[in-house]
Amino acid sequence: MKNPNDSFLRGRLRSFKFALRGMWLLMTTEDSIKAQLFIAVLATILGFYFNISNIEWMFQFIVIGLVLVAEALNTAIEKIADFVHPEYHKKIGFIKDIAAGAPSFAAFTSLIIAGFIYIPKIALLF
Ligand SMILES: Nc1ncnc2c1ncn2[C@@H]1O[C@H](COP(=O)(O)OP(=O)(O)OP(=O)(O)O)[C@@H](O)[C@H]1O
Repeated sequence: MKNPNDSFLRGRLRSFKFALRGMWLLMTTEDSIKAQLFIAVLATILGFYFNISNIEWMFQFIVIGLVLVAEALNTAIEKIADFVHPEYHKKIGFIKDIAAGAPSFAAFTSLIIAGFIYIPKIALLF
């Protein structure tokens, strides 16, 4: 909630504090985010193991960010849906299904990027 007595800088700092709290809540309470963070750590270890290039690191971090952002927004939509209509409703089901499509698009994209980065490197091992 905006405090009308806040200066511009104070208002921005307050928003930043809430945003950090949101990241902390997502990382500590949401299993889907925890799972994606675990995969991100594995991908980072893989990146060091295969000594991937700067460009490959950039793509890897972009898709990690994309998946986390999509997962966070999907979680927020699920929470709103559960809050406004906790009981079963066809439309809530539809809204949740299409919201879940967002992290799925991001996950497919990340799999394609992972394929481009790692398949040639893994193929060299055989
Ligand atoms: N209130 C509801 N009305 C109708 N269908 C629902 C409702 N709640 C959930 N669903 C259906 O169940 C699916 C899973 O919903 P849920 O909220 O459990 O999400 P989830 O993907 O299991 O999320 P998470 O594991 O992050 O909690 C939805 O995509 C939707 O199809």
